[in-house]
Amino acid sequence: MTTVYEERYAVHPRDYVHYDTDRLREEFLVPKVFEQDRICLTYTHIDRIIIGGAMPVEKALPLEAIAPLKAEYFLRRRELGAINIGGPGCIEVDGEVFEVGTKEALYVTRGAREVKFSSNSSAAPAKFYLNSTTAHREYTTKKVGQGDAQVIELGSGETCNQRTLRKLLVSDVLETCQLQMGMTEIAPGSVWNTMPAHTHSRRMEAYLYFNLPEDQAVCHFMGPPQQTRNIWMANEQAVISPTWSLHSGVGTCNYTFIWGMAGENQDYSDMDFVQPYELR
Ligand SMILES: O=C(O)C(=O)C[C@H](O)C(=O)CO
Ligand SMILES: [Zn+2]
Repeated sequence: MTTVYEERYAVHPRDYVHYDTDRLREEFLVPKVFEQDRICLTYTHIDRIIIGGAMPVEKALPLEAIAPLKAEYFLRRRELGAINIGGPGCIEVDGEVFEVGTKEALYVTRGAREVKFSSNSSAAPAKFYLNSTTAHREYTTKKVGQGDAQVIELGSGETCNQRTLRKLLVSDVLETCQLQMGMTEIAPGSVWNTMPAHTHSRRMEAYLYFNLPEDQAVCHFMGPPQQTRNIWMANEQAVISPTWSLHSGVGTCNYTFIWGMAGENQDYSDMDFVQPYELR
């Protein structure tokens, strides 16, 4: 089996305030998303989202059902979003091959039995970032390129939060059961994401930070707005944001991140904003 996985549990915000740095990282940080010729998955009990990465280098990697699913195949009762942050690659879904270039996305419907990830060149391997959520019905497997995305320009240079947000696998672009994914690029000279910050108790969220030089870092903020804590993150690490938590970060330089959500609704704009001066 080329798949490795670990399980994470839901956390009460009253318990979270007692966590030290190590415990915070154990519960919420996903330190290793990509490993050569492996699929690395984190099954979280928060909205049962699975976060992970597939990095095929020397061989194609099949998406295999993991034990917690107790399912005949991975997408028996789930849908999948994959966004490629590496070199060009392919995802084969039940015999149909989708070319997925850098920063392009593929939605894979519930019911797809055989999903296989490959790279076009082992010198520049694809890195497919994966989010999978439970699904109540089948929709259409579909590729979403950068040109298909809904683009929003946010923030400004004056407040160091100028960024371009691309909605890729969201309800305005294609039909999904609950999964919503997109990518936000921070402009050179800007460092803040998701500021002003927000919560949305209706949906959990996960971020993957990338395009971050190895000698730089992002300080990710989490927690209820009046009880924030921070997690220092390196390139290509992911972080889990429970439904009660804000999710915002500041980098020592600019960077890009992928956000993915699951839960009660698919309304991207449904957020409860918190102004910087209100944070504690
Ligand atoms: O830069 C931002 O702002 C974001 O990308 C915010 C995320 O998309 C988000 O948190 C959606 O709920
Ligand atoms: Zn959010």
